[in-house]
Amino acid sequence: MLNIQNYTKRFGDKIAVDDLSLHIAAGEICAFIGHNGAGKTTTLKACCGLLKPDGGTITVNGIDIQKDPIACKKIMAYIPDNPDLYEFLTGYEYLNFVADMYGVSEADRKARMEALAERLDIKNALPNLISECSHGMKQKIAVIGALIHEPKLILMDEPFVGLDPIAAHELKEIMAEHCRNGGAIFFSTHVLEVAEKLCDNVAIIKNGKLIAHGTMDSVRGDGSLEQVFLELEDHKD
Ligand SMILES: Nc1ncnc2c1ncn2[C@@H]1O[C@H](COP(=O)(O)OP(=O)(O)OP(=O)(O)O)[C@@H](O)[C@H]1O
Repeated sequence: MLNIQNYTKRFGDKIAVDDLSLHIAAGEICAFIGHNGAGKTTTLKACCGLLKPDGGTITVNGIDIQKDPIACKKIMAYIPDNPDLYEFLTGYEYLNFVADMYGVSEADRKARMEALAERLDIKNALPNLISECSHGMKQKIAVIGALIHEPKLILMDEPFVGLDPIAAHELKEIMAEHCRNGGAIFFSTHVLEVAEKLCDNVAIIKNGKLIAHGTMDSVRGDGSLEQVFLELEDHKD
């Protein structure tokens, strides 16, 4: 579903991501973990066509994101680390705008909006202006907007930040259902317990280089993900 081949990104003299290759198949959910500034956002942004690679290729369902970004965007969704939505729209106006962009029918958008708003407990706030919403409420609207066209691939940058425990639980359920239905998810997180519970696969990035990748069990071995992570980061207590 998502194939990253030798992706490299520089900002001036700095190499933010260095020759990173990773494959995420349909039905897989992969956690992307690494220290602050490791290169997670830079990789996720390249996967959805927001950053141009300095080297390598990224394909979504076999389509090159650089060559045909529109075709890729039709089948994918990106939830950035900060829900910067259009503050002057109401929640409903924003979601209808997103649904219009993706050509989602009136019946489908209504059904999906209602179901997701109910699950994430945000229904009552949707008639209000987004500028009046809290960070967590905006994050919930961003999640609904991302799922409104039923994408095959979902990219998320720290999606649980700001969500209350019930909404975080629902989002985990939604993510697991998405993968059971044949979709794929690649998301960054600093919450290693969530990664361990939710994911089949994990990718660890350090200073722009992928230093471990595989099934959760193979990367974790007999220890916890936290132990493995601290060892790979050369952290001493
Ligand atoms: N627009 C930019 N201009 C210059 N340097 C940048 C830019 N964006 C990112 N970087 C640098 O690239 C590196 C990777 O940043 P990135 O945002 O991908 O890290 P991250 O793993 O997502 O970190 P965090 O966990 O803190 O969100 C960092 O050294 C960062 O300073």
